[in-house]
Amino acid sequence: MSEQLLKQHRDAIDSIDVQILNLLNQRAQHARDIGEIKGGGIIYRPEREAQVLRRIKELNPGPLAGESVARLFREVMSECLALEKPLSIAYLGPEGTFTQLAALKHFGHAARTVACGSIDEAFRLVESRTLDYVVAPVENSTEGAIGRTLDLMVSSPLKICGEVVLRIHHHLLRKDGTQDGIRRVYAHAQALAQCHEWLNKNLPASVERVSVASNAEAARLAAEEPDCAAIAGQAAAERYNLLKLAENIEDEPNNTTRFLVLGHQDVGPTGQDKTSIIVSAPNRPGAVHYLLEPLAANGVSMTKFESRPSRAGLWDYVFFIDMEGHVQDANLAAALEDLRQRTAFVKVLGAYPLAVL
Ligand SMILES: C=C(O[C@@H]1C=C(C(=O)O)C=C[C@H]1O)C(=O)O
Repeated sequence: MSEQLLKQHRDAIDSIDVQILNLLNQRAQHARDIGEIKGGGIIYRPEREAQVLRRIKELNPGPLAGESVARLFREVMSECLALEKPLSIAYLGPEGTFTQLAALKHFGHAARTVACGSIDEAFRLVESRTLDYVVAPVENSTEGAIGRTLDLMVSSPLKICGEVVLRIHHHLLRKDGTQDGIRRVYAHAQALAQCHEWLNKNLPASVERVSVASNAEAARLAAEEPDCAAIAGQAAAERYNLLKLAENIEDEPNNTTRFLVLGHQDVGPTGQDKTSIIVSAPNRPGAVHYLLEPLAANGVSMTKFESRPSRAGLWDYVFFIDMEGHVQDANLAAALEDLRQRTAFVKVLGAYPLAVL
């Protein structure tokens, strides 16, 4: 190893770091000035943030990966915004849940994440403007829809302003490092379902499977009860000081959860957007076909279609539809207009940028 060469590179890094430092602070100053122009109104702009991150990925010459530079800029923006006022984000707690991870992935680590006892409470705290945004799981690639989030959106005044996609890895965790003598496994019902086959194969049938409010709650219980284990993710393992008996025990290797970000604002178009709506339909032959006709007729692609029993009438349904595009796009606006002629209830939940990270 040439000491001389090493020193040259380190000197170069030192001088680049000074430039990065100055540029970061110049950037922060502009963000602060923009905050003043906004005059105390809403400072967080999801459409602008998505555009900044997409542009960084497009311009990135490497050798750093596009994902890596986007993550770094995510944190830079988070800190710039926090100079005005850190955003407060409600999520289903306790600390260490996948929802908290999703919130930090979307807003960066300068945001203040606030653990709530339920998804309902998280919605309420944002509806009352006690907190700024809520992040809630909406669907999992293995287990399907998260019913509670869907049901809350039917009547909530909150609007979707973003989505977060997170790969979910589950681990079997315990206070000490052996699989012997486990009496009970705690996990969220979704995690138990997502690891069902692994559990059947690897743990004796006598081990009780107990569903609790969240994965982090499962980890907390396992930390207190030495003869019990938990299924949870990395963050919960670290938070509750548990050892990993087995890693990545989810049955489906591409296990992914999609989360929604909801707040009080409408989000402008970015060119790569999604619009989510709820429509009602009577339980009649051909009703769904009739509802979807306007989408096909206007060239609108549907990315999700989910039905839930309506609370209003027995065997009536509400449909959750995600479409490519923004409500301000002409074809999507025309499809919505037509749809409104065909059914009594159409609610636009929000138009928002596709997940970038
Ligand atoms: C600076 C702004 O405000 C916030 C901070 C941003 C940033 O640091 O780039 C981007 C969007 C907003 O969330 C802006 O609106 O441009």
